[in-house]
Amino acid sequence: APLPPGPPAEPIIGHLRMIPPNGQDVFFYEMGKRYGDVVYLKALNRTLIILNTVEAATDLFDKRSTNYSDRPKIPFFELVGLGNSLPFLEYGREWRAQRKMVQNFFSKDKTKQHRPIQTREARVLVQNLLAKPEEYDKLIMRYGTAVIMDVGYGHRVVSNDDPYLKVVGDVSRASNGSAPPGGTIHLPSWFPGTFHAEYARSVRPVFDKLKQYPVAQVEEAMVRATPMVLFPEYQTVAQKELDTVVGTDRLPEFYDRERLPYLECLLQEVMRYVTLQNDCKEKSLMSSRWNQAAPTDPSGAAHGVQEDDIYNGMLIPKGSIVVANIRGMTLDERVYKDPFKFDPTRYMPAPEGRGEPWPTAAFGFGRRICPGRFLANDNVWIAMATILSTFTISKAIDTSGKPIIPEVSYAPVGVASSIPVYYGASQRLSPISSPADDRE
Ligand code: HEM
Repeated sequence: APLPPGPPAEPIIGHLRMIPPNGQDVFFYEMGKRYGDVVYLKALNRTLIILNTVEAATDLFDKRSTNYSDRPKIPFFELVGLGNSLPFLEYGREWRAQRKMVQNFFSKDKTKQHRPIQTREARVLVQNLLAKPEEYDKLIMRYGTAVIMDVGYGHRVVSNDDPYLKVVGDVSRASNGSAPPGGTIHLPSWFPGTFHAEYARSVRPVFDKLKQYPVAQVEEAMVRATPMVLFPEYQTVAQKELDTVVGTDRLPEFYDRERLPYLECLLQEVMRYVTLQNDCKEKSLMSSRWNQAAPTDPSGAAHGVQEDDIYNGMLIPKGSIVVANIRGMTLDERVYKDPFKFDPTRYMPAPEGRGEPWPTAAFGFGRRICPGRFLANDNVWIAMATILSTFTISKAIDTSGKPIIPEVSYAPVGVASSIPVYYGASQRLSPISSPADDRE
């Protein structure tokens, strides 16, 4: 069978020089637009298959999961000592054993046990926001870390100087620049693009420390906070709904969730859409839009394929790195009308909306789908509900009286994961009622 379509390649190195070290999600998105739902790329001896639709990812990662659940080796994570942790393990016995433990602990039902912790921390968050609104990015990071530390270790974060917060912050910063697809190929350190090997060695101590305090993706809540800042007009509808359903004399609880459909749509739209100014070096490959929309983890985590496979008449060679291009899926015009528009009502049934599907691709596919998705979803929900019940968010104003538009960018960490980085994120919070008196 023929290989899937792709751009013309150079001899030997293939598409290596085309794949930008930064902003790969944008590059994959553009390739999908040009060459179709399944795209073939080659970097030296490694094959990269990009899946641009939910259908293709479901067909391969879900329906043929026995063959598509491996992970390519990523030298950066090997070098920092994380090669044997669940997200990076090859498909096999060790992965199965670890996955079973994590999946059981974070099942949909068991995750509900953690709701009191999430509710308490969401209230600590709004209390702290009231005192120091300018530190909102740090405080939201504290929120995410505090939940995971308490759920995982029973460690309670009670101050902004907590050493666990420092470890998580150090790891986020150290992860910047970690894993372009070239990073899945072993190359000598003098080879262009392998700067990350030296870098990985230098940041290894930070990751060693993390192993004492295992932490999962605590940054997402930060990303999700940003569209609220960027599109403050949508909060009014959610606040009205909260006032009607919850009232104004108490804070939201998880049992209110079913009766807050607009808030649910707002959360889903935040999952689908993060506006960022992507610092992709290959400007020519980007669309001309200054503001790019991207889901929280725009190129997901790469899967590895263990045997040759034929999909829709195309050969997917054994050993390929297969990427679910989540960015492409959440911006697919065939699924989402005006995909660059932030519009929570798109998910509402007619006549209010168009009944578009929730962006479930954001958590990945198949046997490697994110096991933390129920906890993460609850975390974001209770924080959003509590913040919107207590504050009105607006853009901060600069010295000349103009609103400051926050800029968000993803660190160039490639196909393995994407960690958001904030440059001068700005917002203003105005309390709308007296928050409950349970500050830690
Ligand atoms: C909104 C927040 C989150 C998002 C968007 C997210 C997204 C993802 C994605 C896209 C993957 C890769 C799936 C694939 O290979 O197809 C993944 C894997 C993973 N996630 Fe999450 N995640 C989130 C929160 C969490 C949380 C809170 C935890 C822990 C409690 C967690 C633990 C993991 C683990 C352990 C893996 C690797 C699973 C494996 O390789 O078998 N994630 N996540």
